[in-house]
Amino acid sequence: MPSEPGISRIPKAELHVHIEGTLEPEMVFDLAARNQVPLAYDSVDELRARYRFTDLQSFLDIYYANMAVLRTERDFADLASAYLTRAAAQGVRHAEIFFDPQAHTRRGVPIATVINGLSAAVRDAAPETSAELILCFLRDESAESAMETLRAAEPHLDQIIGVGLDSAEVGYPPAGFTEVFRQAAKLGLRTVAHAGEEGPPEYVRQALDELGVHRIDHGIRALEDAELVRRLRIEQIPLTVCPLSNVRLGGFPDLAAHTLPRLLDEGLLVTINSDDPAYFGGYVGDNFAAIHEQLAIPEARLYELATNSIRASFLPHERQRRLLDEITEYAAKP
Ligand SMILES: Nc1ncnc2[nH]cnc12
Ligand SMILES: [Zn+2]
Repeated sequence: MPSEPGISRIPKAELHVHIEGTLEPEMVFDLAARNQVPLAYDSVDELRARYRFTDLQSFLDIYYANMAVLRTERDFADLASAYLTRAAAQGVRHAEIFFDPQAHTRRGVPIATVINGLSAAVRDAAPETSAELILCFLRDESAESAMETLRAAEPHLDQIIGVGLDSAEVGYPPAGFTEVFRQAAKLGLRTVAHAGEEGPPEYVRQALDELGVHRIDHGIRALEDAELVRRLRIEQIPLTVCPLSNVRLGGFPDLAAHTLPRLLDEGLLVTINSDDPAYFGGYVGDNFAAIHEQLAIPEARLYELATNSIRASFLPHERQRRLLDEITEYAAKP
């Protein structure tokens, strides 16, 4: 059944998207040709056929491998521009975009190349779609490497709004990164962390207590701990949930089995996001359409989810107000 365009275009913010996860197979081939990077695949179809994942690590292996084609400032700018264009077509008015500098610096690309390229695209997209950058530390690299990365980013602090924590989760608890998150907060940066995607509820608790994060990325396993759920509800801590991602990485057998309805029934501040849309079968509007069609989330709830995305964003109050009005107007249209 084709999805209603009206649903996928509800005005919203996207708060959980990895820019490297928007690298479409076609762009992998284009950039490989431009930069003369050899690929292990003969065609776009052959590459796409590899996108069958069993868990987070099976995805990360190919996600990091594909990044080898990103070399120059122009590559990063093209990548972010392509994302912002697609996102705008699906109702995104504001995006807070993750990037993984260590995945680039460890293969010899300077952090300035990454940040300057991404920022150029962000500047060009405004004001129709505003965007901010969130620098993520790879949790399967050391805390020292994270601290070095933060230091290397210091000349670019005006180009980033916050820091996050991502990559392989199980075995890499948030508490290992307390110091670097404390330092980031001192520098005036906002903080978020992936927790409870594959890892236990304890990781969500650590992200809150040790890292002091403003939002939890994913957080779906929090449901296993009633006391934690109570806290998330009382403190209204935003969860950036990524339904299609959770299914593609094996968290649920299909979308109909997703626990999103339970998260909503518990009164949690849930937002809907795409995570790595080039790999998981859809951008954020597609996630909205999919939860409506396959998980029977009613239209009124979709507007609440869009509203949550604005409230959970790091946007100034005045722009939040205007976007909330826009959602109300959109919902009122016949
Ligand atoms: N879903 C995900 N979880 C953790 N790290 C990631 N990096 C890119 N996508 C990710
Ligand atoms: Zn993610």
